[in-house]
Amino acid sequence: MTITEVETTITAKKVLCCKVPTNKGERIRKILLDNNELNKNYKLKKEDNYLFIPIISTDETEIDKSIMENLKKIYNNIEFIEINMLGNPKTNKLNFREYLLKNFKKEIENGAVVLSYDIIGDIVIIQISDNIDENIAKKIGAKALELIPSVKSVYRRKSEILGEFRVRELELLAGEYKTLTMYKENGYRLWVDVEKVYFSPRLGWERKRIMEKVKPEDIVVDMFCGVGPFSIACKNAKKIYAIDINPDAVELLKKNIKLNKLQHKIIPINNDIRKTEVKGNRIIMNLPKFAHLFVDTALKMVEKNGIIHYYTVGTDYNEAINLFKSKCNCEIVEKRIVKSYSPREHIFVLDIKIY
Ligand SMILES: C[S@@+](CC[C@H](N)C(=O)[O-])C[C@H]1O[C@@H](n2cnc3c(N)ncnc32)[C@H](O)[C@@H]1O
Repeated sequence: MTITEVETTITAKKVLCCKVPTNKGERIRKILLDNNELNKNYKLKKEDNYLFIPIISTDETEIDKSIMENLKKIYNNIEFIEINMLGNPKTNKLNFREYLLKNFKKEIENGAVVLSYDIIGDIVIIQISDNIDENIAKKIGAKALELIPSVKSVYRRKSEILGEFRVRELELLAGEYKTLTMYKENGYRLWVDVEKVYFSPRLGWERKRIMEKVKPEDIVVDMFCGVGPFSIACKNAKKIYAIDINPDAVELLKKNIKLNKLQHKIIPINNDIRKTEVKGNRIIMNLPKFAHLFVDTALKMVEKNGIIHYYTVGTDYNEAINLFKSKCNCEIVEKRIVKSYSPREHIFVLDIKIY
């Protein structure tokens, strides 16, 4: 495999855009931005009452199913159209995704190189399989460092998410070896250590959804809180119990509570949730792979008429629905795909009212 040198300046070019009504534009743009789908090399175009928002995918089918579902929730008749666009002079250069598409088409097709990546503060985590030659992997890392704005370190995923703490092994490909970074989403900030704790920027939209549901009288139990993104998103509640078994996560959670000035509301607890006695009317169960093992614990914690936000992995909603129906009197009040998990599986959330 060889890396061909690619042109770094682009002039007028056909670019795939989402065509949406102007009044939906900002919400659609935010979803695209959060999911690394917004093509920042081009300016948004306005025509009549429509906005054309440039995206990075070159074909509608490349867009992740969960992103598409979220876009369609904002505007169901979304259209994808290629139009001629002039590059934005400030950022008129090839983006990392375009670089991958030009140089690694075959590897992308066979899954050895993945187009999507995570940006957490000034850290980027990309997905390249072990089968890719080490020197090529390092070159890709160096390109990510060059082409993704404000990045200091580029890692690649070295393992699945592992163990009780749900942490993945990483390998530094380019930039400096540092794992602590600050991440911003939905108006709050979080310290994250990508080597010691679980964190996914792809849940930002989901946290916004929960944020909008929280009521001032709510008592929240965030059963698997990590560094606290869901707990902090629930900042309008009366009280939030934030529990995690990973001591490093709880140390960062404490810093994040202070950073967001929420000491009067969030109670950090470093413990196994099964040994923790708290109660609330809104329970967050963000441990998708193993949440089914903690349903009895959640049912002990939830108050009558309370809501459980249940995250799970699978191919459809049925397993989760049957599990809850077999254990309690309940109603599914909302359900949606949160993100893809594997080629066939998704992470789902079900909002379940417990009577
Ligand atoms: C998928 S992560 C979610 C973290 C956080 N909610 C977020 O969105 O970033 C699951 C978390 O559950 C914690 N955990 C696993 N088993 C636990 C248990 N028995 N009691 C409390 N926390 C647990 C892990 O340490 C991990 O931080």
